[in-house]
Amino acid sequence: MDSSSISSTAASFVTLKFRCFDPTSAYSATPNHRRSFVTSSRSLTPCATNSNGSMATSVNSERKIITGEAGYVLEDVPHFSDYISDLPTHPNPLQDNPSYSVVKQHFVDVDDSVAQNIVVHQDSPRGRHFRRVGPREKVYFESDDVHACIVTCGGLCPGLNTVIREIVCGLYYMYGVHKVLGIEGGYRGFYARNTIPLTPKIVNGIHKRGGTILGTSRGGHDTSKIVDSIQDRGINQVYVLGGDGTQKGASAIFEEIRRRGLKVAVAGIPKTIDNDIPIIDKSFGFDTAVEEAQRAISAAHVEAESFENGIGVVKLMGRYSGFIAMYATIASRDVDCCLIPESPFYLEGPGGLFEYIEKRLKENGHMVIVIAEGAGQELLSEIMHTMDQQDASGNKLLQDVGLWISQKIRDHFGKKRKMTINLKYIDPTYMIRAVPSNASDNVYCTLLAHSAIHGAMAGYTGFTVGPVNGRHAYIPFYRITERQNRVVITDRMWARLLSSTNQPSFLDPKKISSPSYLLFESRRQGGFVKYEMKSMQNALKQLVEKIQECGLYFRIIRNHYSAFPINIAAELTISK
Ligand SMILES: Nc1ncnc2c1ncn2[C@@H]1O[C@H](COP(=O)(O)OP(=O)(O)OP(=O)(O)O)[C@@H](O)[C@H]1O
Ligand SMILES: O=P(O)(O)OC[C@H]1O[C@](O)(CO)[C@@H](O)[C@@H]1O
Ligand SMILES: [Mg+2]
Repeated sequence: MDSSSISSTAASFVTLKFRCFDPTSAYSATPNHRRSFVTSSRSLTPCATNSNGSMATSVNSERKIITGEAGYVLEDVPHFSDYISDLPTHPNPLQDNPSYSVVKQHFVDVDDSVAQNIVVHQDSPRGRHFRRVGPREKVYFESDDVHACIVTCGGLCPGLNTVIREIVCGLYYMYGVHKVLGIEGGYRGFYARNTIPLTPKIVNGIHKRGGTILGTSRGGHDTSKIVDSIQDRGINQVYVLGGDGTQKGASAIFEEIRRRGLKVAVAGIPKTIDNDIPIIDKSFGFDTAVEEAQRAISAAHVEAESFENGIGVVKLMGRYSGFIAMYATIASRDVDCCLIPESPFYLEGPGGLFEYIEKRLKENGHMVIVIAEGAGQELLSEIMHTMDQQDASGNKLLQDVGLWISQKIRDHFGKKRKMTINLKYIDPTYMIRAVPSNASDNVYCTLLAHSAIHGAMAGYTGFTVGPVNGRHAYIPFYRITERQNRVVITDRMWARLLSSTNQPSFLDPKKISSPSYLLFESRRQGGFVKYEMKSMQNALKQLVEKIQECGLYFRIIRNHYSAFPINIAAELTISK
């Protein structure tokens, strides 16, 4: 259940204020769409809305929502023209670029958008869309005036250097931009470190290396110092590579830039091997990480099958999202059990992990367990009574679940069951994210970089780029930062994994006996949308909070969730 989508939808339909929008071309509102724009404390140039008047448009100070017929919703990204009036535009130099002269349609249609939901029923509303990426006919910068910078923040990820390379080369070769600065050491580099001039020559072979040539860091995000530095250096395009924390930081930078009325584009490129960024199909480096994880799993398998009752335990990254573990397991087929943060498990008793291990060892003589670093943390903290520790960005520091579970297994079989086991624990976590990106990630990184460049040149700002159902789109920051992408254990992919490993579901037998979902509907434009609620109690609590916060109308139409407490059910009905 995407509870956050509900809150944002609610927040989007608050105040109504319109003005005409024509950022990149001689474009005018079509009869089917009415444009609505960011309202800010700055004065807006008033102009006419379309005469048709058949569509409703809603907007609040944060979001640009455009609605059309049959429930069409475009969640647009900010543009310079939202807060700076009378900016000159220039013809896009790409049209004179010999390499791109083969392209039949030089520029993407400004009305093109990418649908978030592509599986639809015959009569379902057209739903949410994002602006399609690509070069626009008019640009808001002359090549010589562009002064771009690139910064990388958060943990490492395969492909960072490729994106850096492609931003530098893309700006240079597509738009004739020669001034690109690398900011060293993450956000704090804006005000505390040196910068590196980046040219195609300097970045030429960097995609063959892991890591980031710019260095990275956690913490140190000081919005006003960063924007001061951007202003002082005369930077007018900021490319920010990083995960959810970084995108939040980029959003704060954008807001401050807009508040100061600066013509500076802020473009985010999502980075995380955890694949925990929502909306986009997957993040760059994820494929490479999954591929690299195969090597560790294979080693664990070789070790395990060579010894009596051999057990290979492999820990993979994934703080809150177990995608690497899940995909690596499905790809490998050597894994007997995969444990991820989204799927709680227990050790002792019927249906528990120890019982399953014993069964597998009896059947097969060996087994491989893959565990994501964020799995079972609730078990560890209960036992270890650990203090909450955080990294410099405020992310919770996790206990080493791989070591913990290995010890637990040794103790159980050695001391309690008096069984000889040979357990080998492999922790390849940093090896997996420090490698250079593979071929497919390299191509993906190139597309991301180019999409970001086209957007910034066209005057868009405050956006993240990424593929949505295979087509790249400009996504507003708030969509990327409001929730994390997590494995849905009631989806078919997790079922595929369970059927490949044959591991138990670790669900409490009492809860398995009845279906665990709640079906309800929310009133949105163009009709009712059904959401299937399949997650557990804390997700429901959050949902209730969001609903109350937004004052949305909700009606439960069916409650199949046996463990669903009555008082929450009551709150849900009250909230209308
Ligand atoms: N809410 C926030 N507002 C502003 N800046 C933030 C916020 N959260 C994180 N940042 C900044 O973003 C940078 C990176 O954040 P973080 O360390 O959480 O990594 P991340 O981008 O989420 O990547 P990873 O996938 O490695 O976790 C840090 O410099 C941090 O200070
Ligand atoms: O040890 P570091 O550099 O803080 O990074 C570890 C974290 O980074 C991530 O790889 C995300 O980038 C997480 O999976 C992991 O918990
Ligand atoms: Mg993060």
